[in-house]
Amino acid sequence: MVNTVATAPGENSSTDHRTTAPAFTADAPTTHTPLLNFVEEIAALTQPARVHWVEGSEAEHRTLTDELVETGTLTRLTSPDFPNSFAAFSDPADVARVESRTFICSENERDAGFTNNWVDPAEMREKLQGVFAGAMRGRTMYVIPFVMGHLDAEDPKFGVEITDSAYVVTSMRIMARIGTDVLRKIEELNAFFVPAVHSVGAPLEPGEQDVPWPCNGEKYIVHYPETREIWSFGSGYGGNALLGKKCYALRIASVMARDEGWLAEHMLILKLTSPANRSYFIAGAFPSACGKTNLALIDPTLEGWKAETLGDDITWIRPGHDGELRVVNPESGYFGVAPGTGWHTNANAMRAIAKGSSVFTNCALTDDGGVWWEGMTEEPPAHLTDWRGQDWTPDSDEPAAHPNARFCTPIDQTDMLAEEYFEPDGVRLDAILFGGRRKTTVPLVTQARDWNHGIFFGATLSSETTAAAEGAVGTVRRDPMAMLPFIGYDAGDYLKHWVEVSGRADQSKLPEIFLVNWFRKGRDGKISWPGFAENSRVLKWVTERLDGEGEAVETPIGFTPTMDALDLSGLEITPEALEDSIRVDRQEWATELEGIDEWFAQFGDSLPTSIAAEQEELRRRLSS
Ligand SMILES: Nc1nc2c(ncn2[C@@H]2O[C@H](COP(=O)(O)OP(=O)(O)OP(=O)(O)O)[C@@H](O)[C@H]2O)c(=O)[nH]1
Ligand SMILES: O=C([O-])CC(=O)C(=O)O
Ligand SMILES: [Mn+2]
Repeated sequence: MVNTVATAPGENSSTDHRTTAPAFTADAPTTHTPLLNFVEEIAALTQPARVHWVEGSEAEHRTLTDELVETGTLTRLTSPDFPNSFAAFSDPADVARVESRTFICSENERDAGFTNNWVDPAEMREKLQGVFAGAMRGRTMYVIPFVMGHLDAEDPKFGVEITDSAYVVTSMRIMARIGTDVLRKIEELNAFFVPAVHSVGAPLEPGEQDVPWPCNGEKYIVHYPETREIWSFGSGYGGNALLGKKCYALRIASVMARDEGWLAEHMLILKLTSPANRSYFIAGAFPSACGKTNLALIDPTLEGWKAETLGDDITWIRPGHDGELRVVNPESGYFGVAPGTGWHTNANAMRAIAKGSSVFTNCALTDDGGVWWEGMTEEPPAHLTDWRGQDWTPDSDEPAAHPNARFCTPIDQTDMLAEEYFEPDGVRLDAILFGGRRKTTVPLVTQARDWNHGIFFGATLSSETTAAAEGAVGTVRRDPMAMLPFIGYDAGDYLKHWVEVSGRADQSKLPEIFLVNWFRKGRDGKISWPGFAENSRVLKWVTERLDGEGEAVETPIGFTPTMDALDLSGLEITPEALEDSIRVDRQEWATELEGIDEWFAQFGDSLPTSIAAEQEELRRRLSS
């Protein structure tokens, strides 16, 4: 059986269990024994037609994309607006992450906690042995050495993804640092790598014609936290298949972070510089499809304010040598929600996309060989081919792009990329925003009284569900730190770890924490705050609060801006809409507290006492 040789975290199995001459690694470009063993084992199990070691070069990229165009997986865009770019259309049943098929297989069920699906690891391994047996028959097995974060970080985090999807290789090349340089570094450091196995689960029999988007109705997204392994089967889509992203940089990394004293978080990082030339580094945790990429790429409407980005989805936070919390973006690309991204809402994303070298998934095709999605332009084109390949006109009932259609674009094409993005060990963190999509209750912005109260904001974060995951859209669910689908261990232990990490930092240098909501509806039933670029007005207030300025009132839930605290210069907003955005409604909060009570009850005794104390403090403040 594969991987029954127990390996301690931070160590790959180096026992040579090859009994015969290597069948698949004879001409491998490495002599690194654990890696050769890994590739040999997986190849023996999955039986690919050939093995390709990914270099990450331009020439290789050209060959792979040519092949993908040939098989119909990719459509080459011919419009000059999208140079060197491609469109992909998934199977209509493979359009988002599959949380119901995502498993944390820890040795003890208790360690997966109530927020995860758990299966006994021995049972899962046996199951997957069957599922992966022969799964790559007739296909090429690609071996992708990758690193999350910088290659020259103090403690680089390596992985090797084995996949039978060239679409995954093409996307991983954008999303992470991959290829020969990484392989050389793994060898040089004799470093541990996370073994990550991915198959679309669609073996090709001799003579069988391939389909543009092979996948399998049966899906498994499996994590073994103790041995730091990932096994993904049946899906070719984003977070299910690009294993460096959610599977590694969040689920496995959160476990590494717990063991090593740091945090792996679902956050954007923004650098904001004031007219007085002071810079602030702000991270924001919002659930999937709740505005991280948009805020990360904000174009402030306020005169003299400058925003630059460091990342839009994943942030690793470490206590630095100087007692500050430092943040780094472990990724190198955007896998952004396409619909709603347009010149009038997110020009910085559009400018990065316009530089090309992108892969678009489940967007619509324009007649001149470009892509389009809802919200890209105010007026839709007169005719499109929709994401399912059907003719589309503006009076069609269905959207032209899938609501979870994505653009995959290299981050270094961003004009407003902050220079600190290139710092291997990151930059200091000044503020954290927790945010969700709530029609009611949660005001535009609230400052926590202190770090522990801020953790309570994160622990009780909630949002209406979106198209980024399968299932119903629009129901409120609790999403702690926007990490509900991504915490690789017990959620109560995770909150405890947040409390403990702060103890490793200089208390006077801890970031301030804020709760935000861009989505609250007003008395007219419409979202009352204009959002997007106008969120710079909220960010300005955040920086004022960091500097001990900015008008605020203390409410039972924390500090909120007074009616004249936000800089509204040049903004047309009625006093009613402003009030609807920022007001704290005790009635709504009494109901909210019931929701929090129900939520915390699920933690049982794994809820940290300091967080339970915040719940009681909120109860007390609401009733006084
Ligand atoms: N009303 C309003 N909508 C917003 C705002 N910011 C983002 N949105 C919408 O929210 C949707 C998702 O935004 P993104 O920025 O892509 O969300 P994300 O958090 O990066 O999503 P993932 O990549 O799935 O993690 C888009 O359709 C936007 O139109 C805002 O300030 N106000
Ligand atoms: O992981 C994905 O497929 C896309 C994404 O960023 C999310 O859903 O949060
Ligand atoms: Mn995003």
